[in-house]
Amino acid sequence: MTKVVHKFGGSSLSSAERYQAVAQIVLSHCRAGDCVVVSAAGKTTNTLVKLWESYQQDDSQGFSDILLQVENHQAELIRALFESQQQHTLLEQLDLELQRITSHAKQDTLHEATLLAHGELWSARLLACYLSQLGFAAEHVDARNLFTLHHGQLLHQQNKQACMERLKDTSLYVVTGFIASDVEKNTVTLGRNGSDYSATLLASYIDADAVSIWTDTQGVFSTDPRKVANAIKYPKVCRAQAHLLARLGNPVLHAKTLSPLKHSKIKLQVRSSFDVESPPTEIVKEGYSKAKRFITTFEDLDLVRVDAIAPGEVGQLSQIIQHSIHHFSAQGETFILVPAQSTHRVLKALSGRANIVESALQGFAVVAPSANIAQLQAQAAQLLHEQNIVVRFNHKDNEYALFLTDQAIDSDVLAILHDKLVNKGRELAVVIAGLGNVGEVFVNQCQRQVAHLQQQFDVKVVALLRSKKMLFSANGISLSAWQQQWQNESVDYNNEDLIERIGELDYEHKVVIDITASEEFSKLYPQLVKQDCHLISANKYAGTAESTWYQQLREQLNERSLHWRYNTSVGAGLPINFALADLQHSGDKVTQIEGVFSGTLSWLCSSFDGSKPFSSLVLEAKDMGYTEPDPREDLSGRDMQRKLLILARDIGLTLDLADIELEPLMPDDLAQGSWDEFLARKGELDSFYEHLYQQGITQDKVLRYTGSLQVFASGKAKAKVGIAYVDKSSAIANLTPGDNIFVIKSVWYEDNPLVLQGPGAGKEVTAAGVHSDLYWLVQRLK
Ligand SMILES: NC(=O)c1ccc[n+]([C@@H]2O[C@H](COP(=O)([O-])OP(=O)(O)OC[C@H]3O[C@@H](n4cnc5c(N)ncnc54)[C@H](O)[C@@H]3O)[C@@H](O)[C@H]2O)c1
Ligand SMILES: N[C@@H](CCO)C(=O)O
Repeated sequence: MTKVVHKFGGSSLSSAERYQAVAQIVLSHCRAGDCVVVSAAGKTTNTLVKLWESYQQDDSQGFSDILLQVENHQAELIRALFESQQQHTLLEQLDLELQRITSHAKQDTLHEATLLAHGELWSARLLACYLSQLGFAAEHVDARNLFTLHHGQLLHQQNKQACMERLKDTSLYVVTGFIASDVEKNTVTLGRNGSDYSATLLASYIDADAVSIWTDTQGVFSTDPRKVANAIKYPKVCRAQAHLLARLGNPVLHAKTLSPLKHSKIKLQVRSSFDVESPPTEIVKEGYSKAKRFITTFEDLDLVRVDAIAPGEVGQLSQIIQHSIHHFSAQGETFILVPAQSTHRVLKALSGRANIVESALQGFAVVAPSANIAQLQAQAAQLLHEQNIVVRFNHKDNEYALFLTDQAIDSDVLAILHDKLVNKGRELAVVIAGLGNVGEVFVNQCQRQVAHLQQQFDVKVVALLRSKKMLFSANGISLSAWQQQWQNESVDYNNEDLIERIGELDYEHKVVIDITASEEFSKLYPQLVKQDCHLISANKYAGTAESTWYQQLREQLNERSLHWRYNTSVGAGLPINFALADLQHSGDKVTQIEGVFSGTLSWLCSSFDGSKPFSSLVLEAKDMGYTEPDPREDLSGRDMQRKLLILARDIGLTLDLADIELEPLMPDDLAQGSWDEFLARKGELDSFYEHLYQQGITQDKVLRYTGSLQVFASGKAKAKVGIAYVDKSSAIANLTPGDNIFVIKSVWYEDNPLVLQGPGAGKEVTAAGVHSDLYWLVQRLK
């Protein structure tokens, strides 16, 4: 049976709602025998540290104020989570513990680690009791009975035995993070944020298969995503880089977390307890992931020179100050970076062997593949110079370059550094679905286009999909020989496989280009977004799906800062969506859109002169690649109705297909049945059209198929697609066959409308339009 250790940090347990959310995660992800390691709720450890400081300073007023704060927070959690009897018992227990703390303080026998341990003990007890209240068998376990240290060294054999004896498969165990005991049964801590370490230690002792670190970010990012909106979430990070980031003080993983996994097969992942659906970042063994680029920032550090440092001494110092300390050698000397507020303790511990070189430093480190470091260091120096930021110290190591500065690296500067130093090295994986009329042309154009994009961005086509077969190559498909490769290597697939393989792609960015006409494929979009894929669609189904589904997709994309381009879904390569977006963003308000939005119907209506049956023109349009796979989608007006809906939504209207009146250009009953059945009855279509055509002649007008959308001052809208008889001299009557025309009125274009006209269907122009969307995306990601 597989065993998993889950770890929830303080931010995941900061309120009663968060406990409830964590309990739901446990219910859906855990079973008996698994362990859940918890940190102290919210900022409890910080508050307990303050409590300790007030005790040391003999500040009895401060002490009782902070203790009251602790009590209020815990009591609030208990009251919100538990029903009467249980609530009463837990409040009584809490009261006893707080009384004990007060009496130890009074007797001057308070012990730091024992005091800090309360945070984790309370979290474990509350979560286990809450899970039991929900009917899930859970026990809270004090890790001081599992982990013993002697002279700072873990007694692995003894601990393993204790874990194996205590943690059977009968229940879920909620174990305290951060704390352990020494051989005299005194409480000791494993270092600040040591709960990650507790989780991996525990996993190694109980031979677990995996550790999930649940946190408040969606995984490991290229830089702090709260400061840089386009920080890149990495699906995989290798252990060495994760360890280096931790040593540099990056908070995503604690420095010791990885050591228990060193020679094990235990999998480690970092994922969000706030967004359970978001795919995790896996921390993988060397060779299972490419080295990535990161920027990690520093605040308020002192640079300290140390005469000589003994093995393990940095770890001991980190333990004393409850913070990781980075150390390195430069020009034959040893340096450590210490949080300024703890420097005095470190200097005291090093008793005369260290002195401060520079104090109150800010800065950052760029972590990257070693081959890039020298160049990145030079670029970073130049960028800092341009930003007038003075560098007080810099250092280059094999896998990182460090800059210590006077000024803080604020989010604006960090965004610039990130764009120039991290984004440059990024890769974009491209998945192309639909190798039909447009898709084949698109892939064939790709070779030249990708080479063009490559100058700015590393773009790789990794998958080509037809409805049943796919060619998938995570390292990239050779575009000059894709047909050959398709013949030799394409395989059957199902959607589940596909999503899984896309999820595993080790790229900074991924885009799925949907050139299918498949509603089923469009239904995969939410799952693709969960795998952090940008989307480009020629397919119109997602853009015209039912409003709630569509809105949810939009929200999901926004939450993950992902882009969705779909310019070719209306007007093929014509930049209609760009134009509308531009007007709206510049503050204009579109009041009316009229015109011909179907290349097929434009071509059919303009080409028909009675010399050939209408149905033979339909077949010609199909052969030219103008029509939808089933041309009845065009003739029914449905395709044009979809396009008008996409435009309506683009200008902010909340409409559905049913809100757009539709008049078909074919007899209703021909819409049913197979394409062959339709062909057998094509005479009915011919007479239907002939009749309409003659009506135009009688009126001295011409028959066209048009659409219109009007937006009223009230915000209401009226939309319709259908048959129209227009003056022979009008622009619509004189369109080049196949052209679309969009006549847009707005507040600014009131009397003299904005007109966009050009080919509205065709494989080449559409494929070119998809390339334009891809180019836009690359520019945006750059
Ligand atoms: N033809 C045009 O001028 C034009 C213009 C703009 C937009 N479009 C849109 O582009 C899309 C493609 O048009 P087309 O003319 O190339 O159609 P097509 O029928 O020639 O090609 C569609 C391809 O998608 C494949 N496919 C279907 N379901 C799939 C799935 N689930 N997974 C992967 N592949 C799947 C089919 O096997 C087929 O090869 C349509 O949505 C269409 O509306 C076409
Ligand atoms: N069948 C569509 C293709 C472009 O979406 C048309 O003719 O307009």
